[in-house]
Amino acid sequence: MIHIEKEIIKLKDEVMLIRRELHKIPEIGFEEEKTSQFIAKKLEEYGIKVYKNITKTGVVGYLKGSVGKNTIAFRADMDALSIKEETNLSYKSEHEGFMHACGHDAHMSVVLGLAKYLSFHKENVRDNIVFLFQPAEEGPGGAQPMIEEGVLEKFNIDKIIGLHVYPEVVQGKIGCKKGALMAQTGEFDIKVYGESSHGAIPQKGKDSIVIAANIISAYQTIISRSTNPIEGAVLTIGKMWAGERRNVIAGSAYLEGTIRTFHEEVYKKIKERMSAIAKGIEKMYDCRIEITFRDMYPAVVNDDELVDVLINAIGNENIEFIEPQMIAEDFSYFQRQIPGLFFFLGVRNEKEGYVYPLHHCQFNFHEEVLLTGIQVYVNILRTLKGLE
Ligand SMILES: CC(=O)N[C@@H](CCC[C@H](N)C(=O)O)C(=O)O
Repeated sequence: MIHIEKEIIKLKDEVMLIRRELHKIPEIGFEEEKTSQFIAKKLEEYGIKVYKNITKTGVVGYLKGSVGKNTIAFRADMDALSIKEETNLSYKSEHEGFMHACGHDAHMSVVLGLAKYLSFHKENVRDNIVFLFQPAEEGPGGAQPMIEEGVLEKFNIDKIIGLHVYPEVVQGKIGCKKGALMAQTGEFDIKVYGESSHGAIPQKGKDSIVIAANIISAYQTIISRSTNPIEGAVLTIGKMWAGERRNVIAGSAYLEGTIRTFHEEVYKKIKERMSAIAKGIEKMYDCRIEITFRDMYPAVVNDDELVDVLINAIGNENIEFIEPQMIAEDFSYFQRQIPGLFFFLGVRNEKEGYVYPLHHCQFNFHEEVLLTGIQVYVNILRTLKGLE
């Protein structure tokens, strides 16, 4: 068990309240206006210097350390998902159709809790601390534009640390590993151009629904038969829509999906196979299929020394050394520039029913985990000698 110190336990009500306020106002990437204002107000309340409108809705809080030689950033993502919340929580989303189903409300609350804690212990803070609130993690990605805008240079950041609540790891434990922790990701959109007709006269049309169904089935063989099973990959079509009426042959169909891998060659192979299969299906059905690929985030790769810092900070017994996960994170862009540590804050709690996966419309967690998150950050800072 990670020991939570009294000073952090005292933050419980405040951090819980913050989390609930944020949970009520989920906003999607680069539209985090209310979220951004809320964060800035809190940081100001804690006496921390605030920089607003960084990469549109991003916010940075800056606390100068007494030594000030090193600068450590703690990053929280701010955006929510276009998912309709199906919980009965009293602090349920007030933005119909949007939900903090990926726990970014937790990530922001932990970093704000840390800010409050450090504001009480200013005289003990040796390193400069950056509280980095990043928009649009779920897409199109806020980390890369923040880097391009010069956030790392402006605040002289030399290490970056982030976490993600994770129901695959049990509550009270931290999931982490050296090297690759999370996958490389890419998105794709597929448009099928068939031809509409009366539902009773199919021979006059080209049924886009049948064509889309063929694409979906044929794609199932890409991972199972064209990639090395040891290397691991995922191809998911998560959204499709087509057709207007039950008695009309659908003139077009649209599919959207995601690719996950850990190796660039596997990623390329999957895209090649997708294009080749689509070409074959075009011929088969005498139709047109358009695929747009968007390469998204590189893999999250942890700095080995920072993982050792985490181990020293909380002890081996509190860490679940997990396999690389197929979820993705644009935290990886920061790690390409400076040493970075990313870890999972376990939230799985069968007894209390916190079992839903990320992105589920009933996803939730026990708010005690927020204190664990703050404590882990504080321990890391102490281990790094950034805090006395
Ligand atoms: C932690 C998490 O769930 N991250 C997302 C990131 C999505 C990036 C982008 N929209 C994509 O799908 O490539 C995830 O889906 O893993």
